[in-house]
Amino acid sequence: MKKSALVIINPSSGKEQATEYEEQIRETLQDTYSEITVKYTEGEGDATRFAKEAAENNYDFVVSLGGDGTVNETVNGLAPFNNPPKLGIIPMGTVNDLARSLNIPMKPVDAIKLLVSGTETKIDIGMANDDIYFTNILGIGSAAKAIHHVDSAEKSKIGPIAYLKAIGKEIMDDHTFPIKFEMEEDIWEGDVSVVLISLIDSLGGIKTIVNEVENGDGNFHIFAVKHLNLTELAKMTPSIVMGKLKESENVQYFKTGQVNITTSAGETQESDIDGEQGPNLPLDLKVLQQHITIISNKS
Ligand SMILES: Nc1ncnc2c1ncn2[C@@H]1O[C@H](COP(=O)(O)OP(=O)(O)OP(=O)(O)O)[C@@H](O)[C@H]1O
Repeated sequence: MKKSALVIINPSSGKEQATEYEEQIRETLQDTYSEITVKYTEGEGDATRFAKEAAENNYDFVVSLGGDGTVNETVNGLAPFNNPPKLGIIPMGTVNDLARSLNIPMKPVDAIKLLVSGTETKIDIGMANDDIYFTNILGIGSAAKAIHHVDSAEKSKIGPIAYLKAIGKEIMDDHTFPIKFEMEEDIWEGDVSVVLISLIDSLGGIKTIVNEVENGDGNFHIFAVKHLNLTELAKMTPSIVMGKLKESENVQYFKTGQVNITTSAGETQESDIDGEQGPNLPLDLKVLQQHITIISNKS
C-alpha cells in the first residue's frame, strides 16, 4: 500500500545542517514511504499548520525536526484529530524533554535511523481549555513564568542550567498565591509558590525529578510546591535528586486525568505550557490518553 510521510523541518533549530538532514531523512524513509513531502518552517504556527494539513490528507507519518517548541507546534496540529498520523522526532533543541523521556537519541543521525527501526509508543496528550495541546509540562506561578523568559542564547550556551538560574531569582522572593484544584477524586485548595503539572519523566533536561511518571497512564502528575525559598529548596533537594519530589513535605502531589484550576478573584496567574506562555487561570485540563503514537526507543 502507498504510504506517505511529511517531514517538518525548523531550520532555525537545525542550524545550517538542515538540508543535510533532509537528505538523510529522505534516504531513510524511502523504502517504507512511497511519498515523502518536506516542508520548512519560517515562523510561529507553521509546524501546526503543516501537521494539520497532513492529518487532513491522511498522511501516515509526520516527522518533526526541531526543539521542544517545534514538536509542541506539530502536536497541536495533530492532536485535534481522532486518529492522527504517527509522529517521529529528530531532537534539535537545547532541552528536548519529550525525546529524552522516550529515549530518542540526541544525535540526529541516530534519531533519523530510529524513524524506521523504533518502537511505536502511544503517549498521553494534555489538553488545556479544549484547544491547546501539550506533551510535557504545564507550570503555574512566577517560577514557571521565569522559565519561559529564559534567554535562548543562554539556553544554547548552558542548557538546563539556564532554567535553574532563572528559578534561582524567584527563590529570593517566595511569593505565594491561592489555588484550587477540582478533580473527580478530590478538591484541594491552599497557597502555593509554584505548580508543575507533568506528563513525562523529564523536566528541563533532568530525568530524575519526576521518575514516578509513567507516560501513557492517562494521568497528570501535579506537584504543588507550597514554598520556593532557599531553606525549602535545600530541604527538597534530596527528594528532587532521588526523583521523590512528591514525598517532600513542602509538596502536595495529585495524580488525575482531569482537573479544573482556579485562583481567587482579583488574582492573575499566568501559565507556561511546554516552555511557551499559556493562558491565564482558570484552566480546564484533560488527558487524552495514549492519543498520539510516537516512534520511540523504548522497549
Ligand atoms: N525559519 C525559522 N526561523 C526562525 N525561527 C523559526 C523558524 N521556523 C520556526 N521558528 C520558530 O522557532 C521556534 C521553535 O524553536 P525550537 O523548536 O528550537 O523550540 P525551543 O522551544 O526554542 O526549543 P528548546 O527550548 O528545546 O531549544 C518557534 O517559536 C518558531 O516560531
